[in-house]
Amino acid sequence: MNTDPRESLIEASRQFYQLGWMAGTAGNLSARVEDGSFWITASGKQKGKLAADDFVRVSLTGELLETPKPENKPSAETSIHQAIYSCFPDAKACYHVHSVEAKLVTNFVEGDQLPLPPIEMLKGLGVWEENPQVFMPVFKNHLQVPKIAKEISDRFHQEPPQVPALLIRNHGVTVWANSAAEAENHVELAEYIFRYIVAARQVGIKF
Ligand SMILES: CSC[C@@H](O)[C@@H](O)C(=O)COP(=O)(O)O
Ligand SMILES: [Zn+2]
Repeated sequence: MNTDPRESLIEASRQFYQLGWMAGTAGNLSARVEDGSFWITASGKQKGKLAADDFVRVSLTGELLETPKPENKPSAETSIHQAIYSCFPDAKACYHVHSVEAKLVTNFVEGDQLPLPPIEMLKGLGVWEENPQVFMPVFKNHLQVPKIAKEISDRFHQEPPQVPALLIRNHGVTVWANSAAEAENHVELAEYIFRYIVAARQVGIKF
C-alpha cells in the first residue's frame, strides 16, 4: 500500500460503527505502508467519528514511529496486528470488530475452532470447494493481550488457518487481507456467516 491508508480506515470504521460492529470505542483497524510499518487506530477513540490524527504509526516490532497527537497511544490490541502481519507478510490491512454475533458464536463451541456452514459466501474468504469443511480458529480472551497475540502467532506458524479470520472468545473477530478494500469485504463476509450461524441454530439447522 503506497499511500496513506487513514482515509480508508476512517471510512471503514464509520461504516462498521453504523452497523453496530464498533460500538463506542470498540474495535481497531490498521493498514500497512510501503516500509512495512502500519497505521493503527489510537487506543480509546470513538470509532464512529475518527479523524486522521486519531491514529499512530508503529513498526512491525511495535515501536511508535509517528503520532499526530502526543497523547495518542497505540491500540491496546496492537500486538495482535503485529502477530498477523508477521505471520502473513502479504497482509496489508487487519481489521478487528466487536459484533454481537461474533461473540455469540464463540459460545457455540467448547474447543478452539468454530465449524463454518458450507455456504457460497465462503468463496469470498478464499474457500473454493464443494461442500467445504472449514473451521475458524477461536482463541481465549486473555486479559493480557500479548498473550493472545503469542497464541495466535504460535498456532498459525504451526498450522495456517483455512480462512483469513480468527475469533477471540466473547470478544470479536479479526480479519486480514492484501488491501484495505478486501479487509472490509472480509469483515462483511465473516459477519454474514456469524449471522447465518446464529439464525441456523434458531431454526434447528445443523451443519
Ligand atoms: C469497548 S472496550 C474494547 C477494548 O477493550 C478492545 O477490545 C478494543 O477492541 C478497542 O481497544 P482500543 O485500545 O481502543 O483499540
Ligand atoms: Zn477488541
